[in-house]
Amino acid sequence: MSTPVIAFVGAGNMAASIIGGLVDAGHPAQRIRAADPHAETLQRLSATAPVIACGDNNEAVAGADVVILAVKPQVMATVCADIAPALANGNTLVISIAAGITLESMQGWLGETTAIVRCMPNTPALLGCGASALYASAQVSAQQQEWAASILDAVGITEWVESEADLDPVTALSGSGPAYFFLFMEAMIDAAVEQGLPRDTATRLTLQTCLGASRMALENEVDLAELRRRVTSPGGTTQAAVESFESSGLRDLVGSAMQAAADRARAMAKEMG
Ligand SMILES: NC(=O)C1=CN([C@@H]2O[C@H](COP(=O)(O)OP(=O)(O)OC[C@H]3O[C@@H](n4cnc5c(N)ncnc54)[C@H](OP(=O)(O)O)[C@@H]3O)[C@@H](O)[C@H]2O)C=CC1
Ligand SMILES: O=C(O)[C@@H]1CCC=N1
Repeated sequence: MSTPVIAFVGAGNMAASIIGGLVDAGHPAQRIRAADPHAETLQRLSATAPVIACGDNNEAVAGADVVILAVKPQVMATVCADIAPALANGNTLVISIAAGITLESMQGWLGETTAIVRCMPNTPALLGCGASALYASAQVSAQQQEWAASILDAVGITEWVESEADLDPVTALSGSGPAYFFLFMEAMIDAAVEQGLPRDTATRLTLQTCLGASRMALENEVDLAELRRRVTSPGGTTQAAVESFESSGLRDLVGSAMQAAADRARAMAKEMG
């Protein structure tokens, strides 16, 4: 299978994360194109990897094997209308990473025969440890499905979901999830500073604790509750903290926050579809 030419439309946070991961994984930068209205965004991207910076979206998508639409949901309809004629040959796989934009809307804007994969990635793709979920329209061929998987596999783990509706809870989980952990770490650092630690010391200890906990969860064959139990000495400090979290409703808080994210994805589909 030859290396596909991949065109990114929109070169912001998420595109830069996936491009960084792809290049690190050995995808030739010269087979990656990017278009974005901001020249400085493209310059920044080209400084990290010599991808082909394009003057406009149509220059980027012309003849590409895969087009990755990495623009905000609000501009997706306009972007699709602009590039639809260039995709009319029917050979291009379109991957949309936009939250809450349905396949039905995409097919309406790009044409019913366009092969489209909806994907929900996350920003750790930049480090090759992203988590992406994918859902393919019926028009996607086996080879195009392999391309989509290999692009996202290059930047982390991938999961194909069984129904498009599953992408809403995925968005609430792994799409938005890095921000939840950043918020939790910010809160831990602030609490430690409040208790008297210097901020840089608190920051280093927090980040390493998060990395260590994540690696233990990934690399041990015991479940999370058991790992937590092993930290929690009876009558000790962890028990005091965990009981405080539980009695303050941490689980309900997390549930409500993730419900809000999934609801927002569904509302965006209605607003922008
Ligand atoms: N950030 C994340 O963690 C995740 C984001 N997503 C999805 O990825 C998509 C992109 O998000 P993100 O990378 O954060 O957004 P960014 O705003 O960082 O990137 C989008 C880029 O596209 C540019 N753009 C605007 N209009 C056009 C146009 N007509 N043609 C080409 N480029 C254009 C934007 O410019 P300008 O700034 O002027 O608008 C910006 O540079 C969104 O749909 C989001 O839902 C999915 C998973 C995770
Ligand atoms: O906040 C958002 O809407 C996007 C989708 C998931 C992460 N960022």
